[in-house]
Amino acid sequence: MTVDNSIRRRGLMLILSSPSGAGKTTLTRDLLQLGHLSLSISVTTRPRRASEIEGVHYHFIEKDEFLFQRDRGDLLEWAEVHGNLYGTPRKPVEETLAGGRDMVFDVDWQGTLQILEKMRDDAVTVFILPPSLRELRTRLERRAEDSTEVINQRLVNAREEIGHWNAYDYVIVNDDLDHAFRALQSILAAERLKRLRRTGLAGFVNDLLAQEG
Ligand SMILES: Nc1ncnc2c1ncn2[C@@H]1O[C@H](COP(=O)(O)OP(=O)(O)OP(=O)(O)O)[C@@H](O)[C@H]1O
Ligand SMILES: Nc1nc2c(ncn2[C@@H]2O[C@H](COP(=O)(O)O)[C@@H](O)[C@H]2O)c(=O)[nH]1
Repeated sequence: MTVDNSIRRRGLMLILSSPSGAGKTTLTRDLLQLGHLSLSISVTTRPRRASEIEGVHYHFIEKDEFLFQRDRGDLLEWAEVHGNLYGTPRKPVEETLAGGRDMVFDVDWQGTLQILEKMRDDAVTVFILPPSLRELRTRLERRAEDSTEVINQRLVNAREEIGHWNAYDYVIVNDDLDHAFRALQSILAAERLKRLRRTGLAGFVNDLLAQEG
């Protein structure tokens, strides 16, 4: 580890939003493979897709349980999206950030706004755009995880989600996946170096100034 990387800092929240099918999950999976990020695993009332694993992609819960957790204050944010309820469990977020680890979130614009209200300084928000709406449809159809009805509903909802692009710190057009992934890595690298979240910097500078030249 370099000296720069060894300086203590608070973890950051990397928040990704996009219309359904623009590539958040794919980019998140690639980021997680780098090994130095945790995933915030949401709770949802949406039925599990064939490719999804309980506790890995989501915690799939009943509506009663979701409302119970929400009313007990267990969720940092929550929203209804495409007719289902989704929420971010609060405790893992607090523990991860306090431990100096970064966390990636796949949440919609409503969730992003709630997180920004509560934890602005910890959040780095990134909106992922598709290169075109035609390509968005192609990706949802090629993914073949949702019914035609669900895909059509998501394409209708895409316009509203895209309408919130300008609430985000960064915007990436995910045309070429490698290019989008490199852009995301650059954002992460720069945000990790931000002075305000590097809690060990003052001590490092004090030690530096105490040294003989
Ligand atoms: N740059 C790209 N070029 C071509 N296909 C892509 C690209 N990025 C992602 N895909 C593909 O598009 C499909 C949708 O991507 P993904 O599931 O990551 O979207 P998402 O934004 O997470 O959608 P949702 O909000 O519905 O979960 C996947 O099959 C994925 O492999
Ligand atoms: N506000 C929140 N939005 C969430 C959360 N987890 C996922 N999402 C968003 O829901 C849609 C649909 O996701 P899908 O997995 O059903 O395709 C997408 O926009 C996600 O970003 C959450 O915890 N809070």
